[in-house]
Amino acid sequence: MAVYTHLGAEQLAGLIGEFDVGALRSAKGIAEGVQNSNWLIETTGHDGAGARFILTMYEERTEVSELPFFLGLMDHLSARGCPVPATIHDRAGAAFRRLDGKPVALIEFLSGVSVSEPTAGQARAVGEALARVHLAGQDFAMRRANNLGPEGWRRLIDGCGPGGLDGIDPALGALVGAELADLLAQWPADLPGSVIHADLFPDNVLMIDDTVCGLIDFYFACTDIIAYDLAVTHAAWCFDATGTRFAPDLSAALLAGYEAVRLLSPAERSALPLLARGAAMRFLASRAYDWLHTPSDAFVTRKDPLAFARRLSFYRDNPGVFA
Ligand SMILES: Nc1ncnc2c1ncn2[C@@H]1O[C@H](COP(=O)(O)OP(=O)(O)OP(=O)(O)O)[C@@H](O)[C@H]1O
Ligand SMILES: N[C@@H](CCO)C(=O)O
Repeated sequence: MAVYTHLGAEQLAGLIGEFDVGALRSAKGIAEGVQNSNWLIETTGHDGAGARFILTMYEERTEVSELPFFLGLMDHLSARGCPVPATIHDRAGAAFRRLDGKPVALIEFLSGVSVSEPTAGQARAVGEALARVHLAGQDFAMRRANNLGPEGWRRLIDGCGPGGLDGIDPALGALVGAELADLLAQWPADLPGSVIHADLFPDNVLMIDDTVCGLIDFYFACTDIIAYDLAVTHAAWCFDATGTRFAPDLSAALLAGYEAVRLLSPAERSALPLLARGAAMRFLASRAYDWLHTPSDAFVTRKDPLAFARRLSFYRDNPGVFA
């Protein structure tokens, strides 16, 4: 359940009154998501016919100083025809306001559901949508460093403490030690970069059948290697949830969909096996850190780091999957 903050009806009505979206009709807390508090808001709309929005309250893990990047990027991509929700600006033109001392944004509601067992058709559509984001993001003027790049993985792994990884699984420390050293030594510096989503898991894509209706949760977006974003999406979409079973049909469909919109250069393609190992390390590192630092009786369910350790081993042992 991800509504960390209680907002009273009067407070919500007052907030909605700051936007030109009609009067508040209802507000329902949304259970999904772990980072921020989200509500589905219904208003009367301009013409009384009703309108829906997402209200997000940014909790501690989101830096307020980074909101102009995230929200500006959503508006930029939406304006260029990507299926990304635009932010609703208040009457004074601001993309976010403060309520109870925390930043809040009103965001366009997009239809669709997150799939848990994607089909090849859906993987292809996601590949196409990701490539469109990469093309549309080329002229986004703001920059944000990726704080979860190779140095960030090392920081998270160091934060797991001596013996921490082996406490999760006896073979984890050795796998991470060898792979991290290799990735840090070989990480490419000369591949094309742009703004990337960096977390395009199925739960961040809203779909109806094979159509992508919404790409959401841009709160890890940053300026980084474009093909790394494809590698992240590959790691997120082309395995079962436990990371045990690789789905070659989804992999082929995702890559074909991507290249139907944006062709990979030979250098990008040949870097994909390494970038995919990096992508697996990124989620292994954040999950292992959270695994060890989240009390077992906490409000949120911890995500399994081993699901990405298996992906990491798979990519290490099967570089040919991107051939
Ligand atoms: N623009 C939108 N249109 C429709 N539904 C949305 C939209 N944004 C978010 N949602 C719904 O709200 C849920 C939570 O949003 P989100 O995943 O962004 O939460 P979070 O806590 O910010 O992130 P995280 O997934 O990292 O925990 C989503 O699963 C989705 O169902
Ligand atoms: N999508 C990530 C959480 C955000 O970093 C994961 O599944 O581990």
